[in-house]
Amino acid sequence: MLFKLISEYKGSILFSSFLSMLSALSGIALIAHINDYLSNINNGVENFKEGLSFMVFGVIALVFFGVLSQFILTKLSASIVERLRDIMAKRVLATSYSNLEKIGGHRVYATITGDVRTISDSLSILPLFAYNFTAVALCLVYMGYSSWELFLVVLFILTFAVVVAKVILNKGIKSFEELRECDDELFSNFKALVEGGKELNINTNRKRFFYHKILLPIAEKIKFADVKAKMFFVYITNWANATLFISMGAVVFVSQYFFPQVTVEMMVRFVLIMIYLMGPLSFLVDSFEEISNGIVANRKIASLNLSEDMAEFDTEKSVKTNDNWSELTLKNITFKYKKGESPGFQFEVGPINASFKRGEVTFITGGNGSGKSTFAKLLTGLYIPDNGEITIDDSAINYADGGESYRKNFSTIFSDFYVFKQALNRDGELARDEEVQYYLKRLNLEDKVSVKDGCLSTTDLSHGQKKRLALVLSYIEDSPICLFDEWAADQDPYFRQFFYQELLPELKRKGKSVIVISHDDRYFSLADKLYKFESGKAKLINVKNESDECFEEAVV
Ligand SMILES: Nc1ncnc2c1ncn2[C@@H]1O[C@H](COP(=O)(O)OP(=O)(O)OP(=O)(O)O)[C@@H](O)[C@H]1O
Repeated sequence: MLFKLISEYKGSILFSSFLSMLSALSGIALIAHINDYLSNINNGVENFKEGLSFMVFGVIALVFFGVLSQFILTKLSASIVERLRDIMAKRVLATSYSNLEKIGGHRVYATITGDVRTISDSLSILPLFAYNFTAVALCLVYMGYSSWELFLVVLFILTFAVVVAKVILNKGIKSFEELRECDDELFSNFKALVEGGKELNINTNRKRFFYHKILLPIAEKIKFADVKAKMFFVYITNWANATLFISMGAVVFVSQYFFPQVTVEMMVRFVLIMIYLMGPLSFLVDSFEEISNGIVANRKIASLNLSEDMAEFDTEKSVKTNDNWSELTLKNITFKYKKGESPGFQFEVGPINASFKRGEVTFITGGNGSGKSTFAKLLTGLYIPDNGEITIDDSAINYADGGESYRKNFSTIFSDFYVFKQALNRDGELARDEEVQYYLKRLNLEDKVSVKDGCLSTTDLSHGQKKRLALVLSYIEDSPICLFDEWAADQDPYFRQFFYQELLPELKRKGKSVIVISHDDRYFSLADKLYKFESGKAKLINVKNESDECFEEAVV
């Protein structure tokens, strides 16, 4: 992905490389000029005024072309980083929920924060890298032009040096890959550190265990992996230094033996060029670490297999909901969790046959782990069924758009819900403040949360209040189908009653299809339909009998 992105800017890269070349040429011309001037002094011929003005123009050209080319490349690398962030955000947004779940939140988070930053760091050295690379290449050309004999000596040593450096570099990249894997492990434990903050604070033994037996070992592992990876780059830097001195030595000592015709002046010229080369070459070699990190980060992003289908972001137009429907039907739907990282039993749902009508309230119940939430994810299009068909009035869902137009018909509050601060209406625009205010008041949140230009002042509330806030947003979304997964489970008696006896009938009157996952058997009689889940299979229950039975059980 990164290389494709860089290739999109090849025009600017070529132009700035050309400017870098002019700057490097100025540097070489200055060296040649100094060299010639010294020879002239030696021969008793000197032209001070001309020599000085050449120096002044040479330095101005060196700085001017250098700054210009690096300015273009700096702007370019910032644009590439911006595009990379944009692409990453789109790719995560375009990836299906089931794939994101498989990849794991901590991995996605580590990538969009860590890997994108690493790539951005490697790209930030691109301008100087291009500049120094051009300088080295031109110096080599100049060497070849000056004396092919000495150039052959240098080329032989450089070729050998590059082969050795490549072997070390490959080992370094491999070590960085191992280090990056350790980072994922660390991120996953940091997630536990933050999310399990309460449990760790209360239980001192767990806190100490977590620190000593989990965090410290992984930190230690990372330390060793880090040193191992970085040492390869230390070897390369030292090898590059040694190579330069070996080349200088070879130019002075070896060439005298093999090429006695080469003059001392030419040798001095080569030594001068190589001293000039020290700066650019050290920069290139020092950049290898940064570039290798970038390569590893780029490979890591590729390995996540995030969606590449970003066409939907080409338009800002909102997706319309379908209001002209009467029945949603599931026919022989089956779904099995795929083997993830944790081996063992893979839970299976189905085959399920069910239907949901407009203006109907359907309850879904069943024991813990019986498959209710899995079914809810299948019904809402978050999971794609392995077999069977979901139809709306006889037309089957088309998953060609990833199920987006189907999912848009739902407004959901899952048990692990998230509340965004922006209240969006059914057209995907910020809602009117009066409307939000009305529902905040109805759900007794008006003292806690205010709204301005469709944005909520806070979402830092108690769990039950946050669920009520999620309900406010759901009201405003005004979708044709509402799915609430155990919404009332942690509400006080007043709001529990409000939910079942006020909200559900109201949504029903509005013609919504309401699907409620619930264990509140005393309210089952309010349902038009009740499905009971057991080991992934759904059974349609006679509402009256079931609620009577449950109520009796509750009374006993
Ligand atoms: N992401 C997942 N990957 C693999 N298996 C899963 C995953 N999520 C749930 N399961 C398995 O699916 C089964 C059903 O889980 P599900 O969440 O659908 O149950 P549920 O009926 O909603 O339970 P509860 O009433 O406790 O919320 C569980 O036994 C669980 O092991």
